[in-house]
Amino acid sequence: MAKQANLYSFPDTTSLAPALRAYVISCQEAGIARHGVFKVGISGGSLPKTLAQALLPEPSSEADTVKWDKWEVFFCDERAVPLDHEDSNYALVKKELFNKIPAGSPQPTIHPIDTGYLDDAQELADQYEQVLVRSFASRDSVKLPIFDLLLLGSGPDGHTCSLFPGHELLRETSAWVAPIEDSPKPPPRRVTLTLPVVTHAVRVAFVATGAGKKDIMKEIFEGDSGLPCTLVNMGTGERCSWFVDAAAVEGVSYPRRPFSL
Ligand SMILES: O=C1O[C@H](COP(=O)(O)O)[C@@H](O)[C@H](O)[C@H]1O
Repeated sequence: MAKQANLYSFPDTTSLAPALRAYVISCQEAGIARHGVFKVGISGGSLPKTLAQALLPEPSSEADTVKWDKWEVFFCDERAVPLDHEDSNYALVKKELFNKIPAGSPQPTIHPIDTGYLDDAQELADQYEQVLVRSFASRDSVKLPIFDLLLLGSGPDGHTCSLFPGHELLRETSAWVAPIEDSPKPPPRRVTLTLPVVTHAVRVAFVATGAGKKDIMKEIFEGDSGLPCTLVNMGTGERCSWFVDAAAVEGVSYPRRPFSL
């Protein structure tokens, strides 16, 4: 039987953060061993705050070090807004995480969208796909980019990236980055990594915290819901790990794993 997604549950975000850090660092080391850099996709929403809690503390050892200068950061999805707009995922991740890396420390390479194309979501998506093409080699030589890690969130409706339940984008098989003009969650115009790209990553980690996620977590883990998060679970199996707090999975009957690398 195919191996299933790992569900790691912690009493709260304070205890979740060190495990998430250890996991991200192990993906970082695997990426550096594979190709000299760590290619990671980051989401918006509630994730960046928890990520900052995990990654910003001083390292306790060499093996515990976040090697920011090896990080090539992409966005799992982005809203078609200027980079300093309150809806921008770039602005959010910058405010919560990157601005807090001490000045003088090694800094990551960050790949935001090209805001010259905000009026045309298709063009915005095509331009961002070209950013991936340049980083992951040409589309002719690689069918799909292989991220070392994608860090995802789950909306209370089961969406992830800007892949929404029942949306036609879930059937996209060819594009790496796709436009969406009718996102049910504002703002409506966005770009997103497509499902084949998400499920092709070496590792995928969801972070979901708080009681507001409880109902959708039941649907994602207990049924054959067809929700975007469930499709990622099915497409990645044991390459997928969920880092959740107890409130988010209260009453969810799915085996928890003790966290280990
Ligand atoms: O709109 C978005 O929502 C999801 C989930 O956000 P959360 O606040 O419920 O964790 C997020 O992962 C995505 O990047 C964002 O654009």
